[in-house]
Amino acid sequence: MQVETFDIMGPMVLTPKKFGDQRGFFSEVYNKAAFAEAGLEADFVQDNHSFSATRGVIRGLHFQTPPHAQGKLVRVTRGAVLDVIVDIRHGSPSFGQHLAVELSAENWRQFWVPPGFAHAFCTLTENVEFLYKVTDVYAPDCDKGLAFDDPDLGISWPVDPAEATLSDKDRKHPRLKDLPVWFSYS
Ligand SMILES: Cc1cn([C@H]2C[C@H](O)[C@@H](COP(=O)(O)OP(=O)(O)O[C@H]3O[C@H](C)C(=O)[C@H](O)[C@H]3O)O2)c(=O)[nH]c1=O
Repeated sequence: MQVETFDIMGPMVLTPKKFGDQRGFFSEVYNKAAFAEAGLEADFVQDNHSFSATRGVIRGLHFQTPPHAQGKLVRVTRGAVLDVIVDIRHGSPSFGQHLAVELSAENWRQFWVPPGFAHAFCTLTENVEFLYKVTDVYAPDCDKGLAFDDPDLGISWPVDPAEATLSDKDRKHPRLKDLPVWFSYS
């Protein structure tokens, strides 16, 4: 298992092995003990799967607030995305900073998004299969968002925001400066 860490403590990229042969490949895409040994201790309670048909779909920036804050282990099994997370923990030395990682069926990378980070992705190809494990159940009352195109975040999306495909909901989220304090750094 390859592990990548960042200057921002918490987020990680884990890349499990792929065993290829003349038939195709096999990969243990999640193994609790192996992921814990790599530094990811988390208990997942729900698996999600979304499909995005075209290039330039942006989903997010989303997060769930306490008491149902979610850690997410995200990966792509078809196509490719630019995956982006933003630190929204007040008091964090990296508050408002973001990380952008390319996830694809090709690179087989998985991105650990801890609670306290808003999450989004933009599809780089058509027909993207996006799978992820979460550490808390879906709680609509706690399901919140942050404006993907907030100029204070400085995220360079690979598509013109005006031409991106988003849900109506995702075009109406508040900017970081207007976001209530839901997470405090500790
Ligand atoms: C997230 C979720 C949604 N839903 C229902 C609610 C809506 O009727 C429908 C679509 O939901 P939404 O438009 O929020 O789906 P995405 O835009 O893909 O949101 C997700 O994508 C971004 C990138 C994230 O990080 C979150 O995990 C998640 O918010 O699925 C459920 O039934 N359970 C769930 O866990």
